[in-house]
Amino acid sequence: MDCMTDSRVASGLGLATIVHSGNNAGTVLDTWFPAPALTKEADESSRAALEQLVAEDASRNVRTEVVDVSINLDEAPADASDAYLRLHLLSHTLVEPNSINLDGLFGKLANVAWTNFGPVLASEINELSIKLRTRGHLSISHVDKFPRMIDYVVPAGVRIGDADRVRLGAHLASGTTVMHEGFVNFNAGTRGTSMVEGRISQGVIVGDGSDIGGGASTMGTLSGGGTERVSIGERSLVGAEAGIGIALGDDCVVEAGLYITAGSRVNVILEKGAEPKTVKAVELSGVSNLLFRRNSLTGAIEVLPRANNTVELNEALHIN
Ligand SMILES: CC(C)(COP(=O)(O)OP(=O)(O)OC[C@H]1O[C@@H](n2cnc3c(N)ncnc32)[C@H](O)[C@@H]1OP(=O)(O)O)[C@@H](O)C(=O)NCCC(=O)NCCSC(=O)CCC(=O)O
Ligand SMILES: O=C(O)C1=N[C@H](C(=O)O)CCC1
Ligand SMILES: [Mg+2]
Repeated sequence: MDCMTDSRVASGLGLATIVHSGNNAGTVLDTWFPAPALTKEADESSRAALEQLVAEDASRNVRTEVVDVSINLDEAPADASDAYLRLHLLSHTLVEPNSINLDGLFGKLANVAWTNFGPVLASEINELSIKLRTRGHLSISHVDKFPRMIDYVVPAGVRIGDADRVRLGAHLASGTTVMHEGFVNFNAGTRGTSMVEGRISQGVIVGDGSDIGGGASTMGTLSGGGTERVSIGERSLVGAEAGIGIALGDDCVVEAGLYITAGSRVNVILEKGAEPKTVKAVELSGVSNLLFRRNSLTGAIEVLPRANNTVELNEALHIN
């Protein structure tokens, strides 16, 4: 019997950066997979080229090694290279956010100082910085468990205004533009053409043709107690400085500056002049064709139907 028949698998040959000596020897700092795939066995075509890159770097206390990784996507990540393979699969848009097991991911990733000479274990950067400066100017872009996506994967058909704001593991479909104020976390992103000028939090997925206005927020679930998984359908707009703690369906608009939390009481006005019905916003989670606005005279949040209305992106901004 073939036990692998029903399991979802992935594999890749990667180049791992590993702490070379001392108390932290063996800690994996990152793994780059040039050609990850949804196959049981890794594509061998890049092995010789990767072997050429194997080296030791005493100034960073690291060495590199070629690793051959095969994983089951339904099981939790086993180690750092496995975790990096999952992040690569997301950023290569081979798998969608929320579709693979990422349980315990943070615990498998080292905290790294991402320097212009390559990754260094964060807890070793101060003692290594004299040695590193003998090589020239030392620049550290950030200290985090995740690198910038585009240092590892550059998806086709995207523009990214500020590379620091898109973590490895972000899923950006062709036609996506991320402006400088936008942010995309790992296990989050877009399904199609999209304008991202706000933040796409971990676990949030944005449908084709939708627009996240400047500084807009999509409420996350990793910290802060929120449990409602946010998503945005197609052709919807979250206005500038607005925010959502519920899912939006297709063809919805949230007024600029309005934050809709799951528990907000909102007045649904089905037609002009009709008596409003008060519901909790979460009851409208995922419903299509709605306009959410804060009545500028009363302060109450109003929900109006948007039938036969749609949001259109400016096509010229998405021919990437
Ligand atoms: C809520 C909407 C969508 C409403 O616009 P509409 O064009 O649909 O309607 P409208 O023509 O303005 O108004 C229709 C009728 O509703 C009334 N009306 C409108 N808003 C109201 C409110 N909050 N309270 C009470 N009445 C209101 C109008 O007076 C008008 O009344 P009468 O019919 O009686 O005349 C808009 O205001 C909005 O917030 N759009 C979001 C745009 C956005 O943020 N884009 C992202 C860009 S990103 C960006 O800019 C980057 C910059 C940055 O980084 O910040
Ligand atoms: O894609 C761009 O470039 C954008 N530019 C606009 C601007 O600079 O104001 C905003 C939307 C996207
Ligand atoms: Mg920057």
